[in-house]
Amino acid sequence: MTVVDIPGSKSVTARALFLAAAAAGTTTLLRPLRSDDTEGFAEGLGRLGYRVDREPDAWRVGGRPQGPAVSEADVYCRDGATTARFLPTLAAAGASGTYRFDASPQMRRRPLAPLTDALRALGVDLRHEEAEGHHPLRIAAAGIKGGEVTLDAGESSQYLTALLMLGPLTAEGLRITVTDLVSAPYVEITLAMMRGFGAEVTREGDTFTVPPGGYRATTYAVEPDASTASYFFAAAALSPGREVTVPGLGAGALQGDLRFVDVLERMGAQVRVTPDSTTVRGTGTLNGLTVNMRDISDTMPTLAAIAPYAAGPVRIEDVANTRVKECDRLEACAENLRRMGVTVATGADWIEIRPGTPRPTEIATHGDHRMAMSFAVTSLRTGPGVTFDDPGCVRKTFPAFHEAFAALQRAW
Ligand SMILES: O=C(O)C1=C[C@@H](OP(=O)(O)O)[C@@H](O)[C@H](O)C1
Ligand SMILES: C=C(OP(=O)(O)O)C(=O)O
Repeated sequence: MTVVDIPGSKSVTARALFLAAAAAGTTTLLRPLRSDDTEGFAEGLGRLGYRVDREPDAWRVGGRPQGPAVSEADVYCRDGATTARFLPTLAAAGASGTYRFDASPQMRRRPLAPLTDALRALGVDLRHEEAEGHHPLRIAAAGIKGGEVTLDAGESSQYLTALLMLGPLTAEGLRITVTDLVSAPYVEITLAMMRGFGAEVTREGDTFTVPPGGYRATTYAVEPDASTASYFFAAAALSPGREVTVPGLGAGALQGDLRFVDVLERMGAQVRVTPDSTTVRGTGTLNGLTVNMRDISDTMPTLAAIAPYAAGPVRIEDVANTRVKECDRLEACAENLRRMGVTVATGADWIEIRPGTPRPTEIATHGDHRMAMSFAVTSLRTGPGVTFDDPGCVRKTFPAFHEAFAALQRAW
């Protein structure tokens, strides 16, 4: 049995930082993710005047229910969409102040119009400085009364998460009606964590009601990142007789991406989920399948990268929004698989990969951590020669990924 320690969840760390900053009192985050995305989030909070003390395994956040401690700030959100979408929302709830947000070229290309339109509909003075619906943007905060808002979260659930977390910070609360929603399990993470910080949300069909009342500081243990774990689970599924156990991710895990192991099980891997761990064992059988990954699309590249080794075609459906992530992931997966000599077809929201024998190549990461981590898994079976044009892009969520993946291979 090979035990792999996976760093903390990006999604949980980002939400915990938001909720802690908005709460009354000081929150301690245990085992937060230390990576470019979450350090960028913490740094952004610092710019807004929140106190964040970072020790390796515990971050302490001084909450400010009244909002940012400074009246002006320039915040750089790097590549992180959680930072770029959640932090302006937090700042907008402040009592008064002018805040400017910008992001990397990659994040500037990614959309946020449904969220900024909703904030404007709630009365927030928000201006996009260059392209409408994209960073950079400027917010003049003056508190938010609250009320009803309609949201299309068919492109990103992060818009809904941002508004849900905003709800308790408004004077009268929010009623959010959602017309479409992708990545739904991420909203469950949000609701569970809001409860952990003392706020309640009720849901009736497509309408979420969030009363005012703020948040309470707490001590919050961050679970390991399930999307990161997918590379190690996929590695086991690809390797007959090999096994990977991830402690800290079990039956009660918050993250929907842990459901990736169900896909591996359908393909023929052995999966064991206990209350506090998950184990995947390669059996030598890897069947093709058709799978809808709308709920867990961060693991689409992981599946695409092992798909050529399946006995039949692998068709992944309903993943249109992977085209607006760090790169156009449907095309980037297809491009890299084709470079390896694999036959692939894509449509607006699907990809189909034929069985093949990938040959080593240089992977075009497009600055996307998931391209690098996914095709590292393919390299287990190609033989030496898989390289990456930008291996360091893994810093977004797992700076030590390459070392950890090499350690797994040595342990086997
Ligand atoms: O809320 C979150 O923490 C996330 C939601 C998902 O995004 P979308 O809702 O944009 O698909 C996911 O892909 C991203 O990595 C993290
Ligand atoms: C899409 C991702 O990140 P984000 O949207 O949080 O930038 C990801 O980590 O795969």
